[in-house]
Amino acid sequence: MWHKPSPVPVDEFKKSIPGVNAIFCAFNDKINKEILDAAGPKLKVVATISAGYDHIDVAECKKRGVKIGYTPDVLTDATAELTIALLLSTSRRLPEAQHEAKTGGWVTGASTWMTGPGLAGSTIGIVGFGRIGQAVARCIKSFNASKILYFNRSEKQEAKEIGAIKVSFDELLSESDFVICCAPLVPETKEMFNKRAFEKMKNTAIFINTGRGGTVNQNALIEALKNNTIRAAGLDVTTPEPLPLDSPLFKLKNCVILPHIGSATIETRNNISEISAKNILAALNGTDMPAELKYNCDVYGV
Ligand SMILES: O=C(O)[C@H](O)CO
Repeated sequence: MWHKPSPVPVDEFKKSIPGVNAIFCAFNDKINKEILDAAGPKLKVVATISAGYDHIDVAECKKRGVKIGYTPDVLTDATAELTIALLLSTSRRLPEAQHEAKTGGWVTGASTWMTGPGLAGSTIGIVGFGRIGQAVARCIKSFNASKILYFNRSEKQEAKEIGAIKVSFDELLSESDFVICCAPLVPETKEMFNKRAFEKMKNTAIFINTGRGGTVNQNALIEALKNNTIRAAGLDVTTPEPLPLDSPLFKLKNCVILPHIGSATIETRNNISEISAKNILAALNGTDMPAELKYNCDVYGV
């Protein structure tokens, strides 16, 4: 057991796992060859309390016959909820406004003070249209957005019922007022939000990321925010995590940063812990795991 709130240091991790049958981990624990070697041949299952699995060397697990349990579905609503919270916090500048209210900067009578763009009538682009992206789109409909665009490797049947339109990545970037990334980190999505992508966006666009920090070239984002290439960004995920306190992102007023709390509702965190425990028990007992990662899964469907 690791009892501290910070991630377990690799050396501690390696010392504590030789001979284990199962590893119960989170998205910040790297399960790579080094860790799998340290665990040894008795390891049967790795269970992560996350929908994302970019921290797990899936190919290496497959080679060793180690099963992988994860927790899609149960965290969809919580992560969609947080995405909307971050979207509104960034567009309506809530942290900035609260700071002003608490520090004597409260302005009355200036009609443009602390204004930001509204969602009603806007075009929203969602990159990564798996469960979470779709849940975000369903929430956004109630804000009367005029158009919802999505970019995903495969066409999603659910898009018809939601009223979302599949477009190319470039089209999404240039047409959207809000660009929301819900994509997992896979080779195709690595740093897809680079200098070129930010330059394609409207200079009034707001970028939100609740997928993975690695989908963004962070230096390009910092430049885009500094130079007003885009208006603002809201991030629940960064590179690295935790983001160092001296990161230029923390100095920017037009950037809202959360400490990767997408799935952090009390109910969801309880559910994902329980599912992970059940994933482990099932794998060890040779029965069907409640949520086993199939090695040939649709990487955009997280
Ligand atoms: O992958 C996940 O489960 C999410 O990033 C949690 O917030």
